[in-house]
Amino acid sequence: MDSSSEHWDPALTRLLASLKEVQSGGEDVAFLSELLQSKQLHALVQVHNKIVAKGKDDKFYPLLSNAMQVTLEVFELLHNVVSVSKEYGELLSLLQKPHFQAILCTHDAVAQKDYYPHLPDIPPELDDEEETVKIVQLVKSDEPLGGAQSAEPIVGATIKTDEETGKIVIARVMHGGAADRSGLIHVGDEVIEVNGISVENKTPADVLSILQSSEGTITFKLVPSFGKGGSRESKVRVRALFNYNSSEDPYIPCKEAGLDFKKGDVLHIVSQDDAYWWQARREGDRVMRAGLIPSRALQEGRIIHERQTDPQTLDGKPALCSVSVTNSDCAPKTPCSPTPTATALLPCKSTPKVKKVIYDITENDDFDREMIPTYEEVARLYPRPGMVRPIVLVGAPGVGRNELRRRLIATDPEKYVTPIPFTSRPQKSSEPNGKDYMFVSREKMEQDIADGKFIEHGEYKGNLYGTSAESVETIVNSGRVCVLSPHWQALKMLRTPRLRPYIVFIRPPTHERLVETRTAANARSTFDKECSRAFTEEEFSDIVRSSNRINFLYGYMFDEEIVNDDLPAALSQLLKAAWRVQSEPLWVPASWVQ
Ligand SMILES: Nc1ncnc2c1ncn2[C@@H]1O[C@H](COP(=O)(O)OP(=O)(O)OP(=O)(O)O)[C@@H](O)[C@H]1O
Repeated sequence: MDSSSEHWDPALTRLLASLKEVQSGGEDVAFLSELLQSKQLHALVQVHNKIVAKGKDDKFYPLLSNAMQVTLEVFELLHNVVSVSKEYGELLSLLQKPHFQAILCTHDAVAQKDYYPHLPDIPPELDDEEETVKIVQLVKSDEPLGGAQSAEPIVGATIKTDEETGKIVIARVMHGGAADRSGLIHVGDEVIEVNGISVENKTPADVLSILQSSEGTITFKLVPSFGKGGSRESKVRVRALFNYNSSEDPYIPCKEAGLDFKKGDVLHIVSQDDAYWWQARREGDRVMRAGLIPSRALQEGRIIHERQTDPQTLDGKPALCSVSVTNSDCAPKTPCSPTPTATALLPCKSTPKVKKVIYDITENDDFDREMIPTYEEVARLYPRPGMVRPIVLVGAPGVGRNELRRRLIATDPEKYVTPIPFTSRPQKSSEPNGKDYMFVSREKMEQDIADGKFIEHGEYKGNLYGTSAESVETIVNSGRVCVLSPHWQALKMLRTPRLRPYIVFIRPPTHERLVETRTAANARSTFDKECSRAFTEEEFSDIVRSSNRINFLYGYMFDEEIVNDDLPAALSQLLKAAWRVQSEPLWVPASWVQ
């Protein structure tokens, strides 16, 4: 080496030094030695080191790793609107420029850390005679490498004893961890030595103690497994429909490798290779290393087992399951609603004789129990100018959905609109058709209901009332924001790829705050036919109870929750949600965007 070799990468220098110790010499060693001293390799290593060093700096953390994919989605949107304005056309041609696309591809490669070396697969036929080994050096870090019984964070991989051979093998490589980033360690690789110490006849715990006592760089001698590794990240995103705390999970193979999440979190599933333990990252998290989460199959099995052994876990409150049809809350609000245009089907417990229930509550409940909330595959839906998703406010009867809907509309009546309900009741001479109601014959309405044209419907005093899907679509297509506050049982009919609703769950505050706020505001009970009195203590309890039940049955559908405690605060959160729906890409069921 010449004098400039002083500034050479220390790892290259060490490699060169150990190469000189190789006695056999020969052409291969001479070639390797020459390669290790070449200026080109040195320059490449320096670039690599710079990227790695910068990568560690939080300031340079990529906001997304799929810029090219986003660009393709933008293409799609622009294609539909290029004729609308010159600017759209200009943007489209800019995005199509090869140089621009090359920059984005490079950006994504760096964001996905695609610059780490990947060893080419070793051809299996070369292995027939002698065993091929690979030497891998990794810097000890705070990432997990553990066996089943112990899990000391070390290099981002877990090890186990192979049941058949009794040898120590790599059990799992955590996506984004040091082992994965090296591209050199794969699942199934057999560990022969760690830091020069043979692991033959050793347990995973023995290996861990070797690792724990080592400082700095760790050298593995491995027999590679074939046909594995090198797979690129999957693009699957799911919304978690349950809370997960790995420290409380007795079955997770490596607790430190677990990824905790809350119901509603969007997770990027980076590997589903293992039938029971997926690897995932929380979307938007800055930590690149993936963590272990229970697979869908595992979680489903757990929930079924839980339900079989403890039926109360169906909703935690068995008393709530027994909603009776005669005591149902399906009569229309119209007579006691402060706004005659309200389509909500409301509780009027005091009017049993007028009820004919169209929603079959019992049947719906049974159906919902079959839903096992694990993960829902989601994709981003980008806002489309002039086509805003309907905002749907659901919640327990009496919680304040209609009050919030009215207040939202009052902020901008030109923009926020609620559909005019249909009814089969006779039109009064003072009522123009299409003002408060759309009047239709009973036959026509029954036929339309049978054809699935209504998103909600009910019968009150022998007349049908309902909201048609078409009236919602008309508002959406007119560029305004459709706001609905339907009965909660309408949710399943509403949550379709056609309507793509943004569902906001209006939750009551604590019982105490519910009584305090409603009493202070002189709130009128919606359980009373005339809405002429205050809520009773029992009604307040009913609101809290049925809210818990709705959340249990339909929680997986909610995009957002608003606690209706202080009314102005709840409205302000609703306005922010409405703004997000109009302006931000949001996660929706993946089937809605295909
Ligand atoms: N945060 C709040 N603080 C005080 N009063 C409230 C609040 N939210 C709603 N109210 C009052 O509670 C009463 C019931 O509200 P609202 O009519 O909106 O209920 P709802 O959820 O639409 O019920 P239903 O589904 O039975 O019609 C109204 O008098 C309303 O003004």
